[in-house]
Amino acid sequence: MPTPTPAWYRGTTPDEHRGRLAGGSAVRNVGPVIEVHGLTGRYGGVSAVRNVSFRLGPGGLHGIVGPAGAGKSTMLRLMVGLDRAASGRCLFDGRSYRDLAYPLREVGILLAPPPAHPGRTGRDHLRILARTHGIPDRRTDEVLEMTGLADVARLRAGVYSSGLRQRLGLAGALLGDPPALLLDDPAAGLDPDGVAWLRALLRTLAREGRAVLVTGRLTGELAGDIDRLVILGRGRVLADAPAAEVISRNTVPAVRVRPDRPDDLEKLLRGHGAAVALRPDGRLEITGLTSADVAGLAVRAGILLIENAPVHASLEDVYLALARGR
Ligand SMILES: Nc1ncnc2c1ncn2[C@@H]1O[C@H](COP(=O)(O)OP(=O)(O)OP(=O)(O)O)[C@@H](O)[C@H]1O
Repeated sequence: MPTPTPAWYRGTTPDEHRGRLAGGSAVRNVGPVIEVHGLTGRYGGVSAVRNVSFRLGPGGLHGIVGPAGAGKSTMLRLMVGLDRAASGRCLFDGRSYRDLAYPLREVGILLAPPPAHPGRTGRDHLRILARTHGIPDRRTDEVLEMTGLADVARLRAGVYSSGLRQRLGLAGALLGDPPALLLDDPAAGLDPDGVAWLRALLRTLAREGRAVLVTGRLTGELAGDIDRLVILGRGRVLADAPAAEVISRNTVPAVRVRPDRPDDLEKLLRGHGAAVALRPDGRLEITGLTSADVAGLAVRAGILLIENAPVHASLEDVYLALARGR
């Protein structure tokens, strides 16, 4: 049976679409607009996700971050209907996941733990998945290459390490060459080389114009590349904006210095209205004065500054602070 062309291919045949995605330069934002409207998900009587709304895309690298138990995984499961929403909905270019005729070709998903029959080889697992969507075997070989699994493709998935299982899950998400990807903690189980590889892959996929939504640790390392960031805390949206904006809006500017006489500098700066914290390593962390103010006061008092640098909050600092209600 011929495979229909999803609306997102925007007037191209699947092969043309693939060629354009692979070429990278000509196409921007082929991914769908992802709209989440008032999603609520409950386990028993407890709401894991409460009335969450946001809009992403089209295309780009997006992150959902938050402390453990914030509702990130539940959010992704609700978005694709794997958990039943108590209310609300998620639309991919206006359609819910269950209404997609060929979901593998439209929204690739990775939700932990990646499922694979332990007695099947990685290659067979992907081939069986591919056949449900009329995807040719050569695409299976391509994604095995892309995910670094070509050498272990003929081993049973049951003997795969956690990192290999994670790569197999990613290969499954990529199989249909979808313009949207929802990846729950894709770095889980990967070693540092694997994480570096994954970061490069995600950047490439987003640069090709796909909508890539990731949750978990990796988003912290990727903060600079992320277009839009949704921060969840206890199932609610605490922030939803471009990553750089979320960080700058929720960070009090601070300066960190290492003086030769910390006690004297601390006293001096407090006298000028700054809030000063003396760290165990002898550095002072200062808010209320700029780096130049601190340098000027130190010079006039004959105090040597061995270091003087603005402090940049990490994404993790920001969402933990937001979740604590600061
Ligand atoms: N199957 C389940 N049954 C009951 N409660 C659940 C279930 N799955 C998740 N929860 C609860 O729902 C809340 C949100 O969990 P979820 O796994 O979505 O958070 P998360 O942000 O993905 O956390 P983590 O970063 O630890 O993976 C938590 O309080 C969790 O205990």
